[in-house]
Formats: sequence, C-alpha cells, structure tokens
Amino acid sequence: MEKVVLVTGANSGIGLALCERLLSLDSQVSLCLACRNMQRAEAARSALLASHSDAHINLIRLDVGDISSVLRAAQEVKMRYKRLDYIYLNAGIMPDPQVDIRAFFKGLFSRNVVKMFATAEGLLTQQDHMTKDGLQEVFATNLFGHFLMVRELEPVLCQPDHTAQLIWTSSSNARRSAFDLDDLQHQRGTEPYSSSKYAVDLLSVALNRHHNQQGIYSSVICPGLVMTNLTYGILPSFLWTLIMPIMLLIRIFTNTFTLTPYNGAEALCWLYLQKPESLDPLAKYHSLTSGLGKNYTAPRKMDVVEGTSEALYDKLLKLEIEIRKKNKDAEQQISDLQHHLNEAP
Ligand SMILES: NC(=O)C1=CN([C@@H]2O[C@H](COP(=O)(O)OP(=O)(O)OC[C@H]3O[C@@H](n4cnc5c(N)ncnc54)[C@H](OP(=O)(O)O)[C@@H]3O)[C@@H](O)[C@H]2O)C=CC1
Ligand SMILES: CC(C)CCC[C@@H](C)[C@H]1CC[C@H]2C3=C(CC[C@]12C)[C@@]1(C)CCC(=O)[C@@H](C)[C@@H]1CC3
Repeated sequence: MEKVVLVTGANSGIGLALCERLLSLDSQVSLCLACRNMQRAEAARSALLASHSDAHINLIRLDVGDISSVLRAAQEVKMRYKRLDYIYLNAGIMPDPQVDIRAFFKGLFSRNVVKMFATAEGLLTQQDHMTKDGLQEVFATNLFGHFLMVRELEPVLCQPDHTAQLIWTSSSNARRSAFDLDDLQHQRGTEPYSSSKYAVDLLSVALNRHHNQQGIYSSVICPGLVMTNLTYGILPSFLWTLIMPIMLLIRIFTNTFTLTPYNGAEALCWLYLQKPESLDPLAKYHSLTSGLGKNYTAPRKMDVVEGTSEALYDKLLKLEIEIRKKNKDAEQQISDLQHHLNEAP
C-alpha cells in the first residue's frame, strides 16, 4: 500500500537527503514536501524527480514559525490526503549562533573533549527574535508550530486499524539544564536551540502517552553533526574547510560526526522501516557513522522526567488555546477592516 509521508524542511540538508533516501527505499512512497519557500521547494522536487522520475511528490507551503501558515497548511493537507502515515518534523533553525572560543579550547584539553564535540555542550549561544505571533522564533519553529501542525492533522493521522508515526529531528545538543518550564520559550536565556530541542524530547514522550491508544506514535532522532546550511551558519566556510582534517580525525573517536546529510538521515530512514509499537518512547535514535564510514542507528536513553514532559504538554495545550484565540481575533479584525473599506463610499 502507498505510504504518505510529509516532511517539513524538506528543501535542503537532512530533510532533502531523507526524501531522496525514502524514494530509493520504497517505490510506493508518496511525498509531501512542506516548505516555506516555494522556489526552493520546486528546486528540491526537480532534484528528486531527476533521480526518481516516477515519484509522487506534492508541495505544500508551510512556514512552521507562523501560526496562520501552519493552520492554512494543515487545512490543505487535510483536503489533499485522507490519511498520513508519517510526519517528519524536521524543519529547524539556529539563528545567529556564537561559538565560545575560550570554552572550546578549555574543552579541547579536558576529559570531556569527545562529549564536547558530540553535543557542543557549553559552546554555543544564539540570538533569538520574536515572531509576529508574539512567540520566540526558535521555540515557534523548532517546537510549537510543529506541535500545532500535529494537533491539526490528528484526523488524518488517526485511522482505524492503522498506525501513524511522528518523527522529530531533535539533537544531542538538547540539554535539560537549558530548559525551564517557567520559561518555555527561553526568553531569558541564551541557548534557545538547546532548550527547544530538549522540549522536543519531552513532547515526544508526552505524545506517546496521550496518543498511542489512537495509533499515533512519536520518536526522536539526532542526526549527528552534519554539514548543512545550519552548520555553515555557525562558522564561515573557510574555517570549516580548515578544521575538516581535524574533524575527520575526531571521527575515529566519535561516531556522531556523520558529516553528510545522507548519513545524518540514517536514523530517520531506519525508523521508517520499524514497527512503531516496538520502539522505545524514552530513547533517542542516533544516526552514527563509524571511522570506516559505516552508517548505523543506535538508541540512547533520553534525560527526561515523565512529570516534566506532562507539565510541558499541559502548558503547550494552554498556549495553543491562547494563540488560536489571538489568531482568530486578528483574522476577524482584518475581515472587519476589509468590510469597512468595501462599504466606504
Ligand atoms: N546539521 C546538524 O548538524 C544538525 C541538525 N539538526 C536538526 O536537523 C534539522 C534539519 O536541519 P539541517 O538539515 O541541518 O539544516 P538546513 O538549514 O539545511 O535545513 C533546515 C530546513 O528547515 C527549513 N526551515 C527553517 N525554518 C523554517 C520555517 N519557519 N518553516 C518551514 N521550514 C523551515 C529550512 O528551509 P529554508 O531553506 O527555507 O531555510 C530548511 O529546509 C533541524 O531541525 C536541525 O535542528 C540536529 C542536529 C544536528
Ligand atoms: C576552531 C573552532 C572554533 C572550532 C569550533 C567547533 C565547533 C563550531 C563545533 C564543535 C562541535 C560542533 C557541534 C555542533 C555545531 C558546531 C560545533 C559546536 C552542533 C551543535 C550543531 C547542531 C546540533 O544539533 C548538534 C548535534 C551539533 C553538536 C556538535
């Protein structure tokens, strides 16, 4: 039977590599690329069709950081598809990243050097912004917009005698200490990326608790360190080229330097082939590449507390009500204004 797969952030990096790999893996797959920029989405579709000319590929406009765009996109998906089998919640941002060079050199000569390269713990800060919906952009993009999309798409995910998988691209940079339930959106801190990815891990646990009975299963993966637009935003290209020999050397000691989007998509593809009931809801599935270049997937227990995941879920539901109301009021105001302008002589 044809599997319908929606991928957010499908026009580049890990998302695009995933689409390419899914088409090679399953000739029956029907892809829906959900992207904010339709020109880039068209380019991605053309690239995919160049290698898989018979592929079923639809495009949908989705800016996951914009509430009205999420609601519109979800409506369109529900009109186009009766059923969704997989949603890859992959789109993500790390705006204006700064590397703490002192911490890097300190870490380089410490016992934690391998961990530092795998998780970037204590190395990275970002500059966040507020969206037009009044949300912090990293939270809105990496977490909340995706959460709202899932909530909206529940009717096409829950089908009788059928399971659906939600697969989140999280990160090993997700850290409990960067996350605060009283500051969900990380307005007060300098590590919104780490906080948002930790929230993704917590949310996935809660989604399983609340939706497994309806046949919806959620998992998280970490793609490892992959060279994509996101990582090229951290250091200038020439510096990456300069440190690449060192990175290839480090690859001997850590299997988390997957480096290519193809390798980074390993765990995403592996999950596609698994029975969701057999997966561990408390594990993060890591794409790993050995020193000899062999790709594989391995689960690692997440540092999550079930009570915190439940509390986050409750807070997200409350925020959803608030945001939907705000959005409705704003739409009403626009329609009133339009009406008023049409009435004016
Ligand atoms: N690269 C790495 O080392 C790691 C990446 N990750 C995660 O992997 C995921 C994919 O990132 P990666 O492939 O590396 O980076 P890319 O920047 O190549 O891909 C990110 C994708 O997300 C899309 N996107 C960003 N913001 C939005 C938005 N508001 N609405 C819709 N789409 C959006 C981008 O679209 P556009 O082209 O329009 O910007 C792009 O297609 C992210 O969630 C990232 O956090 C996790 C761990 C490591
Ligand atoms: C000479 C230098 C200043 C070298 C700096 C190296 C760092 C830029 C990298 C070391 C570990 C890397 C890393 C990431 C980004 C780049 C580093 C900090 C990530 C945070 C990228 C996104 C993720 O989600 C993580 C899994 C990555 C972890 C390792």
